[in-house]
Amino acid sequence: MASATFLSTLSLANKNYLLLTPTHAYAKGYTNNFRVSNLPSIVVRKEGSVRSQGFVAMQEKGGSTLSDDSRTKTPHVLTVAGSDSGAGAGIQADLKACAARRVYCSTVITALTAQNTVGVQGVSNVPEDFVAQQLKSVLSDMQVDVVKTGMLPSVGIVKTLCKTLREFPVHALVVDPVMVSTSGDVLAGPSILSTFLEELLPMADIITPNLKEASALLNGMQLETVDDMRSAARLLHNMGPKNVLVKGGDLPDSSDAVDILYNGHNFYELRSPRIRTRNTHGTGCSLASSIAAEVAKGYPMLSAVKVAKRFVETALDYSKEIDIGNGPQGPFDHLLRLKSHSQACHRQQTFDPSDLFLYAVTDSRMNKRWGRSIIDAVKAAIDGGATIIQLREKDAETKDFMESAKACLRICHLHGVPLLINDRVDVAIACDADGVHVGQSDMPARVARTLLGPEKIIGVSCKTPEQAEQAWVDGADYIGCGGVYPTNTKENNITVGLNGLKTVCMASKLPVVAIGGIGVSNARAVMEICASNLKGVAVVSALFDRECVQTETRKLHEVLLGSNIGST
Ligand SMILES: Nc1ncnc2c1ncn2[C@@H]1O[C@H](COP(=O)(O)OP(=O)(O)O)[C@@H](O)[C@H]1O
Ligand SMILES: Cc1ncc(COP(=O)(O)O)c(N)n1
Ligand SMILES: [Mg+2]
Repeated sequence: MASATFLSTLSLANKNYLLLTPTHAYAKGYTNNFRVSNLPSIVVRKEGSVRSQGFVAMQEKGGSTLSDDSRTKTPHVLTVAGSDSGAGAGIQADLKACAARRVYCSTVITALTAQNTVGVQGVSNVPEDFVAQQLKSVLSDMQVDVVKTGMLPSVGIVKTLCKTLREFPVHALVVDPVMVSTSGDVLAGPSILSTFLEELLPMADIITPNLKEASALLNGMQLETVDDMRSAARLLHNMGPKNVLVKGGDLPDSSDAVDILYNGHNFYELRSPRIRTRNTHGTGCSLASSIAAEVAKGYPMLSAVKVAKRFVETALDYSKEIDIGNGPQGPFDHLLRLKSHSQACHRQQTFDPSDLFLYAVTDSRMNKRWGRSIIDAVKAAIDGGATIIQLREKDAETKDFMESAKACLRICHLHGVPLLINDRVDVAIACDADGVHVGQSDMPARVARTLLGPEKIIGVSCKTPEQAEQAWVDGADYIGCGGVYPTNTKENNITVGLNGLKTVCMASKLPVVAIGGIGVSNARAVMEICASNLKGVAVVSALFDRECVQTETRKLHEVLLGSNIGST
């Protein structure tokens, strides 16, 4: 039970209590698993609801001592909203925003909309009792931290939600009072206004109206300036929510995207540059979900709103050129993946082990010695028949390395040759290389896989069957085995010899490329160990510590072709 983060432990009536901050209690998930107790001089809490600041005392359910401090709770947002068939807004935007912000998101669907980048062509409400059933299913079981609401299309649905929330209280409620889509289509009519004002707003930790919605909630008040937004925020705060964020995405003549946050004490004017793009469909839904996500992680409201706004801005900026649909307002890319994927379309399907056939590994010192740029070296190797390139730039400055890597990547992709980066996973990510090659003392392949995702190529240097097994377990695509022969390229490198290579090949579940002191004179002997998973040789000096890289590569290519490898 020892934990530095607990403020203290005390015993009362033979029961153990822990004193800890609400944020910590909350982040650890104790509020869901432990009865929060009423002790003298300590703030009284109701189980599952941690709304005010101060200290809480907790007693483990069942009365035994609290021992599992390692449990971490997965932050969880429940969105109660409408589906957008075009997937730019609504439930679909909420799921993507929460995934991007790394919290779990469950969904209660209130309405189906037939919608695209032109507008809303149809709406079909989900029956009230079925909304109630969805709410109960999720809230009774799944330890929801924050509920975020979007399209609530009928009075009955608003009332059902408020009733269910009283029955299953959550940590916070984020209300995006969706009424009219940006395309001008009505998503919730004026009939819901009174229930909204009387029942839902007073329960909210934050409401996030856009200009039109703030105006509708305030009886048609005109909102045209930042000062108007401040007045609206104050008036809306009087209606009961703890915080009000009036969003200024549609503020006329503003070069900035300005939002006003008011918490009853202070105004915060949050400004970011207005991104010039048509792809803003779903910004409101995504902002509210991201606020909910940050609150679910335990952040205070001001930080949550700032992070959420920065996230929307970043995603809009990234998505400027994305081209989906023919209407005036397109969706954006929450996960910042679509653009780089379309660029990567030249290559690459899945890893092909036969690419290991003639594996050229660059060396900055050799290039310097021969007065070549890394780009010229790569071009020459590809012209000579190299089937995969690894950039191994141990001395380069990161900025220079990145620039060369990007240029080499363009050349490699023109020729359908994969480009890997040695050791520097950060550089591989930054320039969207095809993968990395890591040594035993570099970043573990398992971690590199998490960072690079499932498609990128990962190779690991291995000298023993155990290392080969670990590479397989860690999700590598191939192993490099060596040094087969003594080499000057690596200091203090143990030579495994042909026998060592054979032993590793026999044990390895992954394809193998041999490395270390290999060149025209001995490549054939290496390949003749006849292991079916030995797919080629990796070469540094024999290609790059020579006057003409292209000629040397071509010679080696011929030798390898003659050795009849890669046949399985
Ligand atoms: N072009 C833009 N550039 C940067 N931020 C924007 C842009 N348009 C909207 N935002 C921001 O996106 C969020 C959603 O605002 P808004 O578009 O006004 O809401 P809604 O989508 O509900 O109409 C706000 O934080 C707003 O400042
Ligand atoms: C189902 C649904 N929910 C919300 C919105 C608002 O999104 P926006 O204001 O960005 O058009 C929408 N268009 N559709
Ligand atoms: Mg918008």
